[in-house]
Amino acid sequence: MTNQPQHLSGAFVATTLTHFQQRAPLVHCMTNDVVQAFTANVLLALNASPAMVIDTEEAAIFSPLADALLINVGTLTRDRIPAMRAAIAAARAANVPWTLDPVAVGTLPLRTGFCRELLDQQPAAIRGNASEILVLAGIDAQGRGVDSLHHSHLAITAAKQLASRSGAIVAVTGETDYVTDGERLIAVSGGDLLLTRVVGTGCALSAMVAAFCALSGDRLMLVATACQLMARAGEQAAASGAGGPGSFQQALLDALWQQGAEVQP
Ligand SMILES: Nc1ncnc2c1ncn2[C@@H]1O[C@H](COP(=O)(O)OP(=O)(O)O)[C@@H](O)[C@H]1O
Ligand SMILES: Cc1ncsc1CCOP(=O)(O)O
Ligand SMILES: [Mg+2]
Repeated sequence: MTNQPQHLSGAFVATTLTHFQQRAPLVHCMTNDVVQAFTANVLLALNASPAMVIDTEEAAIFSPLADALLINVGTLTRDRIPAMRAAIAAARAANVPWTLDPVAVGTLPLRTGFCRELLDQQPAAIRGNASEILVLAGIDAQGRGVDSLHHSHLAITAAKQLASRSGAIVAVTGETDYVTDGERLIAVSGGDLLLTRVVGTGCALSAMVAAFCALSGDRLMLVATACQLMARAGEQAAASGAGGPGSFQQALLDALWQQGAEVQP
């Protein structure tokens, strides 16, 4: 086990993005009510295809047809659980990778119990902020609603434990993102504070993580690539003169689009 985090090369990110845009993954998103349109727009900006299918019967039909599945518990209700379970079961039976975003896991019993249950369902990836990853790893830590109260570097050990236990690639995000398979560790720095002032950047990043899991290759590197692209787009959006969250959100979509401008259809 290496203690020093690795970094992705720019060349790897560029090549992976080209493959991604050629593949144009169809992503089945079962996500929260706050971030639906933003998540879809983020995926579209990268040339992926989002589809928000939430009925239990339809979700079980659709997840095997998709290239990836996202489960985000941000506005979980009791009624939505059977549909998510059905989508995951059907995805697994069809070898479609699924990704968990455990929004605000911790104090709230419904989502906390459900997320813990899902750890046994072989997620391909888990993406959360530091408080969420600490909680999922079984550490007594709480966030503040959907926001983290912890720095990401304090959750590296927890992320590794969670990855080893679940088999998932775990991305714990924050000022620096850390991505691990339980042994290897990649650090992704950069981004911009404005990423935390627009709702849904974490959720949309989880959708990107899900989508990148549709590619073949080293999944640790693929998940880190998703994090790197969001960080880079955040930097470029801020540098483009965005005066605050409103213009930043628009600039972020444009910057994601421009990451792979040369291969856009
Ligand atoms: N202090 C920060 N500086 C720069 N980027 C950040 C900072 N905090 C979070 N980010 C970025 O914001 C995005 C969302 O991450 P995060 O805020 O951790 O998730 P969530 O919205 O689920 O709490 C990620 O791309 C992450 O790298
Ligand atoms: C505000 C809010 N409340 C329930 S889900 C949600 C969105 C959280 O988005 P993110 O985790 O990307 O900040
Ligand atoms: Mg979140």
